[in-house]
Amino acid sequence: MSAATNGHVLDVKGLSAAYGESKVLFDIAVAVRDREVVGCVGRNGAGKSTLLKSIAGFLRPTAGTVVSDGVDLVGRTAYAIAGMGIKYVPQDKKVFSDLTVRENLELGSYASGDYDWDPVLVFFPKLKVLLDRKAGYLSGGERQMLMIGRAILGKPKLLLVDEPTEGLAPSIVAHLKDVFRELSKSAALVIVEQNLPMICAIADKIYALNEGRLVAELTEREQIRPEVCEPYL
Ligand SMILES: Nc1ncnc2c1ncn2[C@@H]1O[C@H](COP(=O)(O)OP(=O)(O)OP(=O)(O)O)[C@@H](O)[C@H]1O
Repeated sequence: MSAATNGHVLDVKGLSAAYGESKVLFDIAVAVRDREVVGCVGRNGAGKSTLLKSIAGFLRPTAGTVVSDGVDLVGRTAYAIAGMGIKYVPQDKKVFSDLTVRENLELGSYASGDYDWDPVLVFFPKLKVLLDRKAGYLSGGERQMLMIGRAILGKPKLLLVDEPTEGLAPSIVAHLKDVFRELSKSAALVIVEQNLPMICAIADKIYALNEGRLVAELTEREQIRPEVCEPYL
């Protein structure tokens, strides 16, 4: 392990971000180790999605560094960052409705070059049955499977997932929880999540944001509990 990486697949320091004149994130520090599951919680508008967008290259930070394996990602395109194995699953579950599930999945692999169908179809056997269906016909749960499947097809080292369980049935939430646990054997995950029982069951660490600032970092097992996180929502 080199001194430059510090064992961190992601090391965010002094990160600030804004939409035009409107400042949204202030001096954020986040560290994620290889194969660690990191939760991010906070009220609506706290800046959680903005944090993921700033890491993934969809919004250029106004200050700070976002280092992955010794490389600063600030200023790199979202496409280049995806190509480095950092995959972002946005909250909006947007798919290409007129393309098939297979075509949607293949689009996710373009930035990576190298891809592996096996984990996708093992984690989401339902997608196998749906491969030739147009993505516009999928249910909310199936869309989320497609979004995550698309991200893991390219064998990521870090997955950034924004509110994956929002609006989904409990059985699908339970399935996603198992998938994230299994995925963490080969990749690190940062998951923005309001479902506290779900995120506390799988996270090694939880960050809480409030009004664009980091207000808590929970690292001990006994702290990573819904009742401890609840005040941050
Ligand atoms: N594209 C945008 N342009 C301007 N302001 C934005 C934009 N996106 C988000 N914001 C504002 O930035 C702040 C943080 O939003 P963000 O979506 O990051 O919060 P969040 O914690 O993810 O909230 P939620 O849980 O509601 O998704 C909010 O005040 C929001 O209104």
